[in-house]
Amino acid sequence: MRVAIGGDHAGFEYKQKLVKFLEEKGFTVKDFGPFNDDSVDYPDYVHPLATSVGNGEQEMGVLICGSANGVAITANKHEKIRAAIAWKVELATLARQHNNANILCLPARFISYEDAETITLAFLKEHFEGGRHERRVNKIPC
Ligand SMILES: O=C(CO)[C@H](O)[C@H](O)[C@H](O)COP(=O)(O)O
Repeated sequence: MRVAIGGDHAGFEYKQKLVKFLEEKGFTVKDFGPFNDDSVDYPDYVHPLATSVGNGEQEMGVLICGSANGVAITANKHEKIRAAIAWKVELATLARQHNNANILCLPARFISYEDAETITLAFLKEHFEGGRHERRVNKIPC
């Protein structure tokens, strides 16, 4: 699976570790930055990542920042993007099962790195359930 990853300075440390973790698990990872922990503006990194997921270049996305709010708000402005914030595994799996989310947003300042790994893997390995959920998702303007 082709996975895009990005965020801002507050998520930089976790992003660096997650890239290695996901590659070891066999995912093809494209890192959209940032590439150091200097303070940055998250939209500058979210927009290109969300574009690449929206056009299918990348199959799924992971965005990591301090609270996850800004990256989620930004990513969801893009067509064909359904970005979900998760700080627990069940929230991540439900985002895939019920909402067909294609971008996971992680709050690095509120979860451990170990939880970030577990949540990310759960999200990427889960699948959309369709059925009644597809009827609902199809009512969301894309
Ligand atoms: O919502 C956010 C962006 O997606 C995050 O919480 C940012 O990481 C946060 O706003 C950064 O705050 P800072 O004081 O500039 O480090």
